[in-house]
Amino acid sequence: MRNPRDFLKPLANGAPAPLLDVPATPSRMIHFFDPSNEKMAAKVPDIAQKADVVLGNLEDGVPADRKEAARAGLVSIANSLDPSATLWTRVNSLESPWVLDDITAAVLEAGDKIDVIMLPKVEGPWDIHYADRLIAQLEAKAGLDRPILIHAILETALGMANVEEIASASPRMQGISLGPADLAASRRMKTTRVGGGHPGYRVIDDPDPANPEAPRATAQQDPWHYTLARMVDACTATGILPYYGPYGDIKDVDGCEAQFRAAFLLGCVGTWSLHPVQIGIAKKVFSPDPDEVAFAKKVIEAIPDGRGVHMIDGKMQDDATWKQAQVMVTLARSLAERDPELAEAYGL
Ligand SMILES: CC(C)(COP(=O)(O)OP(=O)(O)OC[C@H]1O[C@@H](n2cnc3c(N)ncnc32)[C@H](O)[C@@H]1OP(=O)(O)O)[C@@H](O)C(=O)NCCC(=O)NCCSC(=O)C[C@](C)(O)C(=O)O
Ligand SMILES: [Mg+2]
Repeated sequence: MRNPRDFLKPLANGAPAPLLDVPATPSRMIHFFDPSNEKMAAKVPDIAQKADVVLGNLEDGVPADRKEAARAGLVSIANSLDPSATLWTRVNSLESPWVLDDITAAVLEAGDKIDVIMLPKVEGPWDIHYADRLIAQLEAKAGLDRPILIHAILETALGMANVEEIASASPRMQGISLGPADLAASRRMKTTRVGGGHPGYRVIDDPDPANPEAPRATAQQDPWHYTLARMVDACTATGILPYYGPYGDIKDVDGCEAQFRAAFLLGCVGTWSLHPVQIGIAKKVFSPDPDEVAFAKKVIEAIPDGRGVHMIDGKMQDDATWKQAQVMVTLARSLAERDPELAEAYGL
């Protein structure tokens, strides 16, 4: 175990000091693009005005013969993008032949533009420790003055089993996302979908003894509930941020909205968008509802010291519900500061 007194010291001489807190800038949607795809890349400057984060993906989804073009495209976009945009990258997995060059290029050639490096298929704290030291060495070489953060994707059963240790492995950790396709394969879940529900995963009412042949009510369940809830606890317990991940059925905008909303309600701060249509869905879901914000404001105004028991609109409010109201208003305020339309909707 590392000496806890050294936890906030740089891991390489000359590297920037780790951050105590994860930056709380909005990251409701992390928009994925393939930097080797010229048509997609051409849309990025415009998309970066709408999406909280744009992410140049170097890993799965990019064909093996375009890995180098994707890496070069990422560096080129990083150095031409409006500085107000937030750029992340997803590098190839740690056992791949590309990752060393991915991380080296991202830090040495675009390290002052890239805020977060997403590491896929993280299985335990050892993966974070490896990347942590390597990034520190490269940061020192590049003379960077702020640290690049790490975001882990949970996509193996072993990663899930170690999620708490992954979350607390380093002060460089920014957050964790769910990788439902790889995770489903790793767990031998019998679904070929990328996230979302499945018609086979459901509950059904008991038969009616008086009418055993009558149709029985049945409903789909969320196969990701346990995973997301555990991930949210691991992240929030260690001061980092939880995110849902990809929803692969691009045409199913209702299914996408429902999955994003379930994640938002459980505590996730954002999700991924794989296609431009998912940016608006993520914005709608991960910006709190104006009616909820109005009620939360009412609670805070009615209970200035946050103590005692009160009735507001027929509902019991106390010290704990006051904290729930603070969560809602703090999020609304941080979004309103950057978005005049939301500021008006929230009256903030
Ligand atoms: C799904 C696809 C193939 C549909 O692509 P399409 O071209 O068929 O869609 P479209 O509706 O026809 O596209 C309309 C226009 O939007 C553009 N476009 C389309 N998408 C984007 C985009 N993302 N960013 C910017 N522009 C985009 C596209 O180029 C086109 O431009 P045009 O009108 O000029 O012809 C396409 O959207 C795409 O490739 N998206 C990104 C996919 C991706 O990043 N996959 C990897 C992440 S998920 C993952 O890895 C799993 C995980 C975590 O690892 C695990 O669960 O294990
Ligand atoms: Mg994956």
